[in-house]
Amino acid sequence: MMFRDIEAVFFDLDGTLVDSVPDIANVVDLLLDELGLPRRGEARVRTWVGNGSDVLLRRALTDSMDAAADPALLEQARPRYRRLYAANVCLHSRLYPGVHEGLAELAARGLPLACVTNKPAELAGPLLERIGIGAYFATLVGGECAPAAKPAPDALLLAAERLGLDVTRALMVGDSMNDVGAARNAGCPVACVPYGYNHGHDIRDAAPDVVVETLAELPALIARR
Ligand SMILES: O=C(O)COP(=O)(O)O
Ligand SMILES: [Mg+2]
Repeated sequence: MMFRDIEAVFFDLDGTLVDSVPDIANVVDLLLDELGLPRRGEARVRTWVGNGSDVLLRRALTDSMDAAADPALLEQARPRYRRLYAANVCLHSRLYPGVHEGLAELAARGLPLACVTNKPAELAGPLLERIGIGAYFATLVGGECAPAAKPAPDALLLAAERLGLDVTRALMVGDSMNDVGAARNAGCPVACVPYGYNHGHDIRDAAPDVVVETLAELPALIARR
């Protein structure tokens, strides 16, 4: 398979570029310690990441995927989580294999790259910088930059607007059904990696256009203009 007429590539962050769950789980447990609640551990947190930090907090506070959290507790937890995460943003996070190679080759071809994540921009920006890939991205659309989080198309539309291109000419690259949904809702083609956080499901079930083992495989699938 080959993607044609691609003018930009949009990357999800958590689970696609960076294995950030070790830091997220650490910060969630530090927060729960502060609140006097039981720690949840990395394995559970891994299944809860992907819908933005408010949804993650609701899941962590309730130890459940879907239960409603006490709104007052959520309000109290939000700024504490942000503060703890900002102070511990890149202690254990790692780039996945092939990320540097894939980004470098696409950038060398002159394709503008955007990071489109449900993670708040105030956390995503420092993480990209500290882990050494911030300079690849022409723009970062974080979880609160657009009216609705992925799988809504809003964040992809905003990235396209910032780059001055038609969103259907962007290739979305992600790890979860939220990325596939956002791409479909925006009318973009979508490539996925199988190693990230998809709430315990195989990403092939979400029917992306292609699944690549690492991002190093991606440039060969994008036709040169
Ligand atoms: O912070 C999250 O919930 C997930 O972020 P992502 O969109 O980069 O996977
Ligand atoms: Mg992700």
